[in-house]
Amino acid sequence: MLEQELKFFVPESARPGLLTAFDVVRTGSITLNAIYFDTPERDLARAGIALRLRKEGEQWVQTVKLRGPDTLSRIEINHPRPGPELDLQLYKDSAAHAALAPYAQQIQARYQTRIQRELALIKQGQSELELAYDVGHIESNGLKLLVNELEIELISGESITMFEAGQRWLYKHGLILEMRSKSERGDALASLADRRRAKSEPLNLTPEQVAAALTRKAYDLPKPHFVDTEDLEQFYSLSATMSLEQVIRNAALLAGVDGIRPDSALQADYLALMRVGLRRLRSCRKLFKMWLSASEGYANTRLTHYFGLFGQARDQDLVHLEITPLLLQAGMPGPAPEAAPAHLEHDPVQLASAAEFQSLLLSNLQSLICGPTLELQNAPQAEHLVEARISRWFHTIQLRSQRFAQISQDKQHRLRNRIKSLRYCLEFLPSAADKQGLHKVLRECQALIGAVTDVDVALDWYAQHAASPEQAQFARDWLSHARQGRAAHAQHALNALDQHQPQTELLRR
Ligand SMILES: O=P(O)(O)OP(=O)(O)OP(=O)(O)O
Repeated sequence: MLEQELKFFVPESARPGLLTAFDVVRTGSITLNAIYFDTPERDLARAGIALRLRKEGEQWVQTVKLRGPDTLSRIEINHPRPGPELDLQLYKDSAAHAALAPYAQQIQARYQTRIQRELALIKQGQSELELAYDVGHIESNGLKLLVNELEIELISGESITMFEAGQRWLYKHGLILEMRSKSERGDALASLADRRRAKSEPLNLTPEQVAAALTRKAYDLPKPHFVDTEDLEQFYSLSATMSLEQVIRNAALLAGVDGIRPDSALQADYLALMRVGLRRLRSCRKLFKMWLSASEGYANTRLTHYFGLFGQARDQDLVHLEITPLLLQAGMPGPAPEAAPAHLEHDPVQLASAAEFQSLLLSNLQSLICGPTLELQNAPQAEHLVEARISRWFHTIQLRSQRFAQISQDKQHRLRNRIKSLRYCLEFLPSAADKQGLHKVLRECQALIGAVTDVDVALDWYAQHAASPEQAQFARDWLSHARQGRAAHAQHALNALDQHQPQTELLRR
């Protein structure tokens, strides 16, 4: 069967309200204790498979979950069992057989979950939804990660109703969209325990320390992450959804999922990678601009507004965490500018956790999952047009690159954005394998122009906010000098683009 569900982290402040709301709709509650299995090399997790034995009330159930057609769906196969013994023979005639058979001998218990689940069955239009409020923990080798989440699963009817209910609960209780399944978190927890044991590090961490240890890195897409399809609409939907998932995952981290309290450097990383996700998403939408459905166009416009707001915060991080330390090291007169500047109009943590933004992420997800995403009925030549657009982007980049030192600051910034858009789109294309090393060159150019544009951001900032005229003068001189050197480096890298040809036939293999 196909399971499709939404998941939300319930922040501490939302818990009493959520419980009260559940009192009204509750249809039951159940204790769920599960053992999850994998090989020591994590072959199942790598393949996106979860295998568990779970005691559901008094009944043992063996379940396997496999990747589904979209990011919210999984193929789920359940078998009631007499006791906690795994039996892989049960899959002999199912889709799971080929996936599990090679590992049958190596499979062993890897982590457990202990969950108290409050249940509600609700009707939404013609659809039936199951609400599950789960409180408990995941455990591996003595390490515990707390769980406090709401799931909304589509039992029957239209996916859109699941999103409608999700919007209501999200808004009412201030929930945070969560993309990580319990098995993903369990696998990360077991890997943390393995690492600590290998280094003879103690395993007596508090749940808060465990949560922090599991969220030390911002979320980036795996490399490579091309979308292997020849269907244009599917290509768009999958690449845009991957980008959006990058945004949602980093937004959850920024918003303090699992009760984490990241320091400002880690917050800056989450924010930077969230913006990369937003840029990836915008690039996909730019490439398919003329065919975007009404809901995609609308979702894009609303997200663009937030892109700007988060951009201001990113600029602040850049000035305070990266450029100012360089200036101080070079001898800039003090006092150092405030670390948490009052000039910031929108705090990124507040912004990311606010119901308005979370709700916007949910409606973007709805648009991509429920579709239609593109309107291609009257566009038989769409593939060629996409390819032509990519070629055009590349030509413009080549032309501007040759004259990087002469073009205006504004055009230099725009050139960097064009390079990013092209690179992000190329990375999604299956037949744009990086045979010529073009992705690498684009990545280098992006980074080196970025070093120049960073200086411009800091120049602006110090012109307005320097603590004294001496500080302003020092910053201006040092940064202007740095700009010259960085621009020369960038020009050098940009010259390499001349040796590349724009690729065509990008979508056909
Ligand atoms: O009860 P399920 O099957 O929805 O599973 P779960 O224990 O909530 O885990 P997951 O995070 O994989 O939905």
